[in-house]
Parts: sequence; structure tokens; C-alpha cells
Amino acid sequence: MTAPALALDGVKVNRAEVPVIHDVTLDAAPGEVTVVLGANGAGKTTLMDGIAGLAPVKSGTIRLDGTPIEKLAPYKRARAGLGYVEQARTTFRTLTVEQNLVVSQSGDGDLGTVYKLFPELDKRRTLQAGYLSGGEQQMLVLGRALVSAPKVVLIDEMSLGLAPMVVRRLMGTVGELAGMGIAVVLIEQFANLALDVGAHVHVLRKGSVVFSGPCEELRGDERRLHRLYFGGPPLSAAAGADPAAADSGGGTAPHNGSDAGKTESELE
Ligand SMILES: Nc1ncnc2c1ncn2[C@@H]1O[C@H](COP(=O)(O)OP(=O)(O)OP(=O)(O)O)[C@@H](O)[C@H]1O
Repeated sequence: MTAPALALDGVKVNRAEVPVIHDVTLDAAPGEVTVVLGANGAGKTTLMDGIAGLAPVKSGTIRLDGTPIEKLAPYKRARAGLGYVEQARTTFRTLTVEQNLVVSQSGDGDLGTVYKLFPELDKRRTLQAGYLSGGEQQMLVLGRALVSAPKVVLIDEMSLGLAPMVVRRLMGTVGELAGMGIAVVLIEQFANLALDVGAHVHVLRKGSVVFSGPCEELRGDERRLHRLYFGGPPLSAAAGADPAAADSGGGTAPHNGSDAGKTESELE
């Protein structure tokens, strides 16, 4: 088995002194997409922030290529090979596309690789980032993570507010990043799109992992996903009517406008 590029063991993360992530253990292998799913508020972003050093890790270890990083400052984690594509899709709006990439470049990071992955950016090298479309900005954010020559890239909800076609296009690129040997950790609201590109999946509920396994086990299984997200009986089915849903752990999280298992058909 390939050694994990990223390994979390018993990780707890707080937000404003409140425990949000409880005892999370998971791995991400190089050359694979590892998917993290969960309902709104399950703690996905908090977990990513903990890995990146933007939220305090209260206990547990986070290893990057075998080296503990949980006590390092965020910039040192980045320097050690951790790329983080945050939800906010931040670029330097008054800098050109190329300048945005150059300021993020380090190590063996190569602009040519980014332009090959995203010909859209190649054509707009001299354009100020603020004039890019939402999809192109997301490509630039991914490109900025890539030119830091990362071993691991965390990607948080890159599809937010983007057109369906663009989301599919970007998912293809996520697969290509893994194809380059990077360990990608992907949070995505469109569960089935993520499960299509991913190898392994971890489902978070109330800050704890309630499922870990191969993506194919959950692909297309909306009922099970729903149950994993929220606990209790799946959708409107009567309790006990779905024996396959026995892995819920019986949680009591409220059904608060579910995004559980958003399917590709919902993107049409
Ligand atoms: N800065 C903060 N201070 C206090 N509590 C916070 C902070 N950020 C998040 N939380 C709380 O932590 C919990 C987990 O939030 P988080 O954003 O990590 O979840 P999520 O799974 O990423 O949700 P979403 O899919 O809606 O982004 C929520 O209850 C949220 O209210």
C-alpha cells in the first residue's frame, strides 16, 4: 500500500474555544482524490482549516509525508507541501493572471503546467484577475495552489456559485491533479460528482467521521448518504424499511434543508 501523503490521527479542532471536530482519523494517498462529505455545519471547513493551520488543533497528529505539522504556522505547512483552495475563491484582483501565479510560485512549481491544465488562463495571462469569470477565477485559485508544487491539495467547495458545465470541467481537473501524483482532499456539495472522481470517502456528522470507505460504496446511494448525513430514517421511508441504512449510528441532527447527496441531475 502507498504511504499516505496526509495522515490525521485523533484530530480535534476548536472554533472560538468550542470543540467542532472530534477525534478524526483519516488518510489521503498520493495520486488519489479523497472526498469529505457532510451536511451544512458538519465541520468540513473546520477540519480543512485545522489541517491548514487556520483553526487550532487541540489534540491529535497531522502528518505530511510522515512529518508532524500540527504545531506549525500555516505558512510553514504550505512550505512543507500543503496547498489549500479555500471556499472564498480569493485572487489578487488588480494583479494579472500571470502575476497571481508568480506570487504563489515556489519550489518546482511551474506555470506551464497550469496553462496546460487551463488553456482559458493561458489566453488571459495579461488580464487583471478581477475581470475573470467565476469559473476562470476558480481555475486561477487552483492554479495558484498548483504552482506551489504541493504534495497535498485541500479543496473546499470549489463549485459554489458556478455553472454546471464549469463544475464538471473543474472536477475533471481535480482528477488530473491526482493523476500528477498529488493527494487531493475534496469537499464538495455535489456528492455524486465528488464520488465519481474520488477513490475514498469520509462522511462527517457533527464533527465526527461516521463513514469511511471506497467511493463506489456510496455512489448513487442517496438514501444511505442522507442517513449518514443526518442519522435517523432515510428520506420519507418508514423506520426499519431500509435495512441498508443500518450504519447511521442513530444520530439526531436536524434535517435543516439538506444538501445530502445532491446529484448530477440537480446540476442540469
Ligand atoms: N469562526 C467560527 N466561530 C465559531 N463557530 C464557528 C466558526 N466557524 C464555524 N463555526 C461553527 O462550526 C460548525 C462547523 O462549521 P463548518 O463551517 O466547519 O461546517 P461545514 O461542514 O463546512 O459547513 P458548510 O457546508 O455549511 O460550509 C458550525 O456549527 C459552525 O457554526
